[in-house]
Amino acid sequence: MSGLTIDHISHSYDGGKTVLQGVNYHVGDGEFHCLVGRSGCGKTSFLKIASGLMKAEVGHILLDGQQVLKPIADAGFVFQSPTLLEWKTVLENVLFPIELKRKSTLEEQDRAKALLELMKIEQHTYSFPLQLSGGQQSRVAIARALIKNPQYLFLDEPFAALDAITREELQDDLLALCAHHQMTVLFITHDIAEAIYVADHVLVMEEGKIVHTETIDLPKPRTLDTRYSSRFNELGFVLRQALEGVPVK
Ligand SMILES: Nc1ncnc2c1ncn2[C@@H]1O[C@H](COP(=O)(O)OP(=O)(O)OP(=O)(O)O)[C@@H](O)[C@H]1O
Repeated sequence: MSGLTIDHISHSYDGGKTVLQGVNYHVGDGEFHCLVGRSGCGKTSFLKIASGLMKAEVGHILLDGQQVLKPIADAGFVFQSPTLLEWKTVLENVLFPIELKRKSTLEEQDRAKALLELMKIEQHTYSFPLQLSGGQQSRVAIARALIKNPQYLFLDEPFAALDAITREELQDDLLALCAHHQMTVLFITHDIAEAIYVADHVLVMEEGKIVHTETIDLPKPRTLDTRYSSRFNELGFVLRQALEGVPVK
């Protein structure tokens, strides 16, 4: 089967409490999936295991039917903290995943500049991270995650520290990029509205189990009207109930 398959995953850290319990899930090629859940329910553990960054105690991850035994090579990662290197320029930060192994080519440097343009941060190409706002740093972190043109993108609360308007702008720009690159995305957030706005599918996790999945049938591209539509509110209500453990009809 193509795509990413999470097959009967269970996990505990150092023999402690079970943080993931028999999780099965499938992320199809080119789809955008969002994982929501309360703090500590196991979201980051799920993402680390699904991406091959961490090995599960029980179960397997399959990529196009092949077992994943190490971090997925064809993947980009974005975490809550942009973790840029302060002593490198924005351009050098974006090229860093390549420069770790070898010198970047002129073509790759042009690609980095094009990504900075797509992320609307090209005016800061030669700035240093500390000269940027939090939102601008997040834009650079996304460009860096995409420099190797990955098929998979894993994001763990990438916009959690940003104000509401900046966050919404970044959601739009991320969606445009994902559509442009046909990426398969797993995105973690605490924010139900964010999940509904960006995702094709939302999964709700509670105490290490997926307790609800919802297909987001909102038209694309998503716009400001989407955020104020009645369907958006209905989906928000359903997911809120699922998060609170109320049986969803
Ligand atoms: N490296 C670790 N060693 C031991 N326990 C851990 C480790 N990482 C996470 N845990 C525990 O596993 C559980 C799930 O943590 P995880 O970070 O996956 O949750 P989360 O839903 O992403 O939380 P948050 O929303 O607060 O980031 C928590 O009880 C946490 O304390």
